[in-house]
Amino acid sequence: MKPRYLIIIGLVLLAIAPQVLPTFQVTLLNYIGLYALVVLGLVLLTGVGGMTSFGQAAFVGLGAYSTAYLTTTEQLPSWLAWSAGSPWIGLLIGLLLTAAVALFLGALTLKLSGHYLPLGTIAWGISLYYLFGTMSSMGGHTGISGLPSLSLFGVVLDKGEKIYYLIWVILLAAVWITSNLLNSREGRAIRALKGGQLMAESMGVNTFRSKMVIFLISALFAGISGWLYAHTQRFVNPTPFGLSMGIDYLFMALIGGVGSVWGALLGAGILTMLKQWLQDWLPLIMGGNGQYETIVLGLLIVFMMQRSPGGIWPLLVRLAPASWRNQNHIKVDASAENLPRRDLPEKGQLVLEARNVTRRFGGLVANNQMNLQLHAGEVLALIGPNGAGKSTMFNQLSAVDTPSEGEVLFLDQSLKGKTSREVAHMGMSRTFQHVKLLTTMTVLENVALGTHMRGNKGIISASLHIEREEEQRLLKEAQFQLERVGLGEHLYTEAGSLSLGQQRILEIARALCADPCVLLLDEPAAGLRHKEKQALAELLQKLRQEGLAILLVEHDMDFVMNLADRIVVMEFGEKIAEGLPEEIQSNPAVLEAYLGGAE
Ligand SMILES: Nc1ncnc2c1ncn2[C@@H]1O[C@H](COP(=O)(O)OP(=O)(O)OP(=O)(O)O)[C@@H](O)[C@H]1O
Repeated sequence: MKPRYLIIIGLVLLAIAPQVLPTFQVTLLNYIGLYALVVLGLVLLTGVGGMTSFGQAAFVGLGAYSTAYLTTTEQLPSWLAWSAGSPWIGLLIGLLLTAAVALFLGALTLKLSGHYLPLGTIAWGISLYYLFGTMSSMGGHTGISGLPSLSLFGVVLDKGEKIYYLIWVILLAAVWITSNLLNSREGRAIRALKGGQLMAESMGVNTFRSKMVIFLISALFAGISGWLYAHTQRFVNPTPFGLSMGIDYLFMALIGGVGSVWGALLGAGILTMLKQWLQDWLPLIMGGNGQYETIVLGLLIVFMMQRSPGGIWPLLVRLAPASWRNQNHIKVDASAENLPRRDLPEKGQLVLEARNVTRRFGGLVANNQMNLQLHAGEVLALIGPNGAGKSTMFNQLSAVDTPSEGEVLFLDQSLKGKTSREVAHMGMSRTFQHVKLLTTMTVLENVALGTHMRGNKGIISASLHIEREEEQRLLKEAQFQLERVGLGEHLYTEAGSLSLGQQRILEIARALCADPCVLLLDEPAAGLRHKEKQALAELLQKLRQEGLAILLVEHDMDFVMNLADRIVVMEFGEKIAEGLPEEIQSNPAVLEAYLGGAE
């Protein structure tokens, strides 16, 4: 059976559920749907983006309280009088308010790293919870009652069996939107946030913007859930929007599988049902009215985190036939148009220059008055013994770091104050000494991240799946570069399962996808077998022929001597020699540095 049929069976079951299940079970399904919508946002934010939030319940509260107030107050502000307390206007205003608060809180907290971000989310979760309870116009801790039922196309959704359909249609639409988004250019940038931010920035991704986007989407999902909740219950008070509910949402995400959209539904379903069963059965078994379910649930969650930290969804996926797992592999359309290419500077033109670059780390001078020049159509190698200062120089040239003195000029522009993202946009691309890949993504997706700057379709077209034409062009470019470097057979392999040498080659394909005029390679031959090195040398020669300027830091002398046009040698942070390979090979200062004086 194909997964498509499984989805159809699931949809049919969902459609008939309210007709065949008792009201109580339908109410449970409604709660599962409402919770799953919030958890879906957490999958995006925490599972994919790597940002843990305990504060999602507060956004649910914003959505719920906005509509509760607007649909029940007798003193609507005059500019809103026309809305006559419509719940749909309540939704709109609630979402606008949620978006405004999310943007404000995001701007304040998303730059925080490590444990400061989760702590920040706890702080705002608590603040908003007490705000709801303190404002007398919001009914204080008693809350607001008497909310109207929603009506849609003349049907009043005043029963659980009726609002059920609205809740699940909205949830499934949110799942569709989220899946579309994740399988797009913007989605690749979002998926790079967890562990690959430095790499993503050097591929031209604005990582702060990507963080803001998922923070906003997750807050809006929570806000919609709050709106639905308010009109399902027709009553709101602060209790369901406190920190403890925020923690429950996180548990749902962790149980279901925080890294996958379907994990959100699974987690919300399992935790809600389990809580219900435990509440029903434990008092009968244990006697008395203690909150046994909380204790047992806590223990179960600890046990589960031990046995399956990725949640239950990945376990189910592992049980599924291999052919199902490959269903998501987007095929590359060979007829897609090629992306336009940048005009390369004329061969021989100076493209990158370090002028008297000095970099100090406290008392240590890692680069001292370094000068070097790189021209279009040239391979320049930067060599030197361990600790000579090559990587530091590489970082100054790629704008990852800023010189203490001196400056770097790229295409006649000073890189002072520029970020690695801006430099990437100007036409510089790079690889990393310690490979930086998104190991669970396919080789094709990893390399397609390099094309990020060459597309411009945004979040909305990605969410609605209407950017396919551009996406195909980007993927075609990624496939072309992969075939060019000899990895064409591995398009759909998980990047983490490639050998180290292949991973380095993958990084070169990714860098080439950015259509650079300058390529900086940090130890590209490390870990490569003899044949792979030969193939890499041939590729770099071809690129040089095309007019690219290539700077490489490399320890493999045979590789460097056979490939480089010129070589700069460093020792103790300073340039000790510069020249043609044959000059460098017989330079006494170089021999002294490498062999300690032996000749
Ligand atoms: N962020 C930093 N803070 C303090 N010292 C640093 C920093 N980065 C590099 N150094 C020091 O600067 C010197 C040059 O280091 P660098 O990594 O640039 O050398 P390298 O030539 O790339 O060495 P290798 O070939 O081993 O990678 C070393 O002494 C190193 O300890």
